Amino acid sequence: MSQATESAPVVDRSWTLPPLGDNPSTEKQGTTPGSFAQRGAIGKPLTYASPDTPGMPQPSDKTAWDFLPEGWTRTGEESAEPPAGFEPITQLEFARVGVVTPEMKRVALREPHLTPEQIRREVAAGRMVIPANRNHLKHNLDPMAIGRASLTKINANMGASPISSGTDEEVEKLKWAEKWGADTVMDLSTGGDLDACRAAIIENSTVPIGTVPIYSMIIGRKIEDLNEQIVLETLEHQARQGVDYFTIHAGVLREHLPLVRKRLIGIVSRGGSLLAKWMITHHKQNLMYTMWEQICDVMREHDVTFSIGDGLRPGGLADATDAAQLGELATIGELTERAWRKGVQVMVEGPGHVPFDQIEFNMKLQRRLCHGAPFYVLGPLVTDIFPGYDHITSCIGATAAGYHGASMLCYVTPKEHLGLPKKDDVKQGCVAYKIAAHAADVALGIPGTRDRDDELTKARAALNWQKHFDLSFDPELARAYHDEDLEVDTDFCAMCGHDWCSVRISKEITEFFSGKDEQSQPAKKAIASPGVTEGGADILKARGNLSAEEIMRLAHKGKKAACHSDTLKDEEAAKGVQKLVKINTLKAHGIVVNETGL
Ligand SMILES: C[C@H]1O[C@@H](n2cnc3c(N)ncnc32)[C@H](O)[C@@H]1O
Ligand SMILES: Cc1ncc(COP(=O)(O)O)c(N)n1
Ligand code: MET
Ligand code: SF4
Ligand SMILES: [Zn+2]
Repeated sequence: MSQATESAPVVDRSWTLPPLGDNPSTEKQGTTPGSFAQRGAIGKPLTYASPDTPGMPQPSDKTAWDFLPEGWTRTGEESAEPPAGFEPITQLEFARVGVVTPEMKRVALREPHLTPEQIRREVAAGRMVIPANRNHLKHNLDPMAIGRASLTKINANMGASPISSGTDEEVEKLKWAEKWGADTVMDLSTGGDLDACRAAIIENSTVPIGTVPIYSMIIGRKIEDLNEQIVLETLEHQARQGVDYFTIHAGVLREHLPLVRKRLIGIVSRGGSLLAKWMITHHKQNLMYTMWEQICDVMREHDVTFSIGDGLRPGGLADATDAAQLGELATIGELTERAWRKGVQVMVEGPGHVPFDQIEFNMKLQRRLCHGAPFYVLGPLVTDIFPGYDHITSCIGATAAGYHGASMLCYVTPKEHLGLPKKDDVKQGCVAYKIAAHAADVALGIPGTRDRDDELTKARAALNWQKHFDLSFDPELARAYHDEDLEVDTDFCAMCGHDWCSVRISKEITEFFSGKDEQSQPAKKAIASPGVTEGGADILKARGNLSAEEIMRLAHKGKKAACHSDTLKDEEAAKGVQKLVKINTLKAHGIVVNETGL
């Protein structure tokens, strides 16, 4: 044994931290030095970017400034002169002529790490979009921005299908998605009264609304009968209604279709599959591609933003990053340039189903080919074998996507691949994606993004349950789960109990800061839980292991508590309370439900 130890090679156990980015906490709380991402350099292609794994494509050396419309004169790195008499309409055009719009100012208020001028410059460079149809602004749209210099955004998909749902239900889902933090909403209806549903959603939303106009183009007709006139009329109509962004699958070309043949699951995009069928029937190029400039003209008129659709996105791990997907992405790069030349704002849609290790390459290739135009990705799912849990399989991919460069994450709900999401699926999708977006923002070192985490950590360390829940994303759920086992806010929870509560012990150790923040202290005496709300009781009931009486018991309000180890004289007394609490929390509140006390 000792021989082996002596002959073992000397191991260098020292280390050097990699170059550090910004600290995402305003107060620089805690002991970690900062983010490992690149230092934020707003105004440059590498703003809030992950360090590259070897072999990653470098950012493009071009921006929207390199793709000005005909008649414009470039006068500097970030300046240009429009032709005489030019009237800006789109946010991109205002940005190009140096005007900070009211919408840019509003975005700066919502995102304090950015100034209105920085937002203007990002929009002018094409790295940021403000999807704000002028007709939606007349309703209740609250302008927001999508771009890597801003916070990561999430989108919630909804819409009636021919099988299920209607306008009222969809408006309810819209409100629910807004409540749970959706930054934009897509109406993907393919059933019911599409026009009325879209109008109701636009009228009732404060977030930008996106649609895939080809869906309504084929209502009442076969895809084969789609023609240029129908395309233009539909786009014009939806633009007048106030849709803020259109998904148009113009990147799927005839020449890409043979590349799909060997795929395990062909084309999973609805728009993509419909257009593939149109091209094959007519032996023609994709009409969305050939009509691109005309489409741009309609969109510019109302400032509708492009979300260039990924009609060839992979529908399974085995089809990810294949020739069809990458061929389409190259075409999308060309379409981005052409839209910028028309003064139209652009974001780009991305996959789909992608193994975890391929996500960074996918994000960085898009950044290069589309010159930094915001990337809007669906998940991606990092495994295919968990139907029913695809909000989780995709949330993992979405976190990686956000960290490696995506600007907006399109949620996937537990109903993906199985059916139409209902209200609770919308909530589950939103929550999963708020987690992904926030985790990415913290990892990228965006200033201020960790503040709430740090405040919650202090409340948690102080064992201040009410503050802990108030700071949490879903306070009702957190309170219900806590109260399921212990209806008193005391200095431990039912996970470890009094004697094993490491947080309580750390707070006790005088030389530790842990749990000592003044602002985070709970009341000196333990207080009775205010009780779970009706919603909280429903949450517990849905867990399926509680009787009606237990739900009633958990939903009690405002009873007095008598247990808190601070108020106890010695260890024996604390143990007594703990036993009491473990066996029957009701007694701690002085409540008797029945003779057995249960
Ligand atoms: C492109 C994405 O759009 C989603 N999707 C398509 N239609 C609807 C709808 N009516 N409601 C919610 N999501 C929808 C699919 O689940 C896919 O993930
Ligand atoms: C992020 C996202 N959301 C919606 C769609 C449109 O759906 P489809 O491509 O199936 O028509 C898409 N391509 N990408
Ligand atoms: N889940 C699919 C996708 O990944 C969409 C519909 S199911 C084949 O895009
Ligand atoms: S979600 Fe269902 S209906 Fe839609 S493409 Fe997949 S299998 Fe077909
Ligand atoms: Zn899928």
